[in-house]
Amino acid sequence: MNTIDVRGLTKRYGPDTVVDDLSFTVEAGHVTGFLGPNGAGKSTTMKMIMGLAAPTHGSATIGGRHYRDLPVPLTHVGALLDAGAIHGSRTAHDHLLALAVSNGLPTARVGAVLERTGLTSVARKHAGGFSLGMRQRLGIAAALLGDPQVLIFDEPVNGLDPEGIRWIRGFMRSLAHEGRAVLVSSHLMSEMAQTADHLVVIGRGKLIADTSMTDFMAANGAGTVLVRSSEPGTFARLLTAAGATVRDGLESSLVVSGMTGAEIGRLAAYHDVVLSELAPQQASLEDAFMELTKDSLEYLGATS
Ligand SMILES: Nc1ncnc2c1ncn2[C@@H]1O[C@H](COP(=O)(O)OP(=O)(O)OP(=O)(O)O)[C@@H](O)[C@H]1O
Repeated sequence: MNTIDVRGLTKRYGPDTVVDDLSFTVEAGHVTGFLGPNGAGKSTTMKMIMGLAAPTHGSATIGGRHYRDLPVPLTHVGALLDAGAIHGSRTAHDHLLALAVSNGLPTARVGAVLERTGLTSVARKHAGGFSLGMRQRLGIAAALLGDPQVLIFDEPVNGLDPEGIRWIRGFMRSLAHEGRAVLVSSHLMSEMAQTADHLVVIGRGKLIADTSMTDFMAANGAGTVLVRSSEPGTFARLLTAAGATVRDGLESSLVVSGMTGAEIGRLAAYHDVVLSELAPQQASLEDAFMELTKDSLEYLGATS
């Protein structure tokens, strides 16, 4: 039951429908990447899950219950929605202690989450002096205070340095390994490729894809092969006759799909065609994501 269930979720601001009949499930034990271009409606969806915005229609529940019906919400769901929302004048320890006390959580959790997020040595320092990476850790520590089974992170790696990004990625994975349901948003596919095992992609508030990462990779990483030969015209005809699909690439290269590199090499050898390049291309996931969301981007471009 440690899931997030979003059903027919819709949010209108005046005439604008920013979340449009969205349905998806975030399963326990997985990192679900919530992807979409800027303005797609990710933050609004997360706010509705966390009871911070009221849906116009539909519902978002955590373990089958609305946020407002959870007796001690932080013990069910933790969220990092805005890392800036910290009193700079408080120490990291006091910030967490205040949260624990006001939410009726055991104060012993403060030390535990400081330890877990690697902040123990700076626990007595003022959070106002923290780097962005440390503020993110503190926000994550706060989300973990109630030891919840469901976690929500809105763009947690935005602005972080490579070390900070690596730490967050590993941390998300470890939370999922413990059986928690983890929903993490991003507008960059490359960030998700190494973190998420499930993807929910939205554009203009609408669901575009809801798929496992493995299936997404298989569908979009299926390689084409770049071929360069001194006789591109002749070889293109031979490839087409052999069942491949061929299009012209840059600088008289051929971009071949439907045949593996090995098959293309054998065909060339059989016909005595000399190849100067034979390079399988791995379509990048970023390209696949751009392709998937290009309609919503074009729409945004046309109206802005
Ligand atoms: N309180 C509000 N009133 C009016 N419009 C809003 C409000 N909050 C969000 N919006 C609009 O809803 C749309 C979706 O915004 P949202 O922040 O949910 O998108 P997002 O996918 O999280 O984008 P980003 O990656 O830029 O954070 C945007 O067009 C935004 O301007």
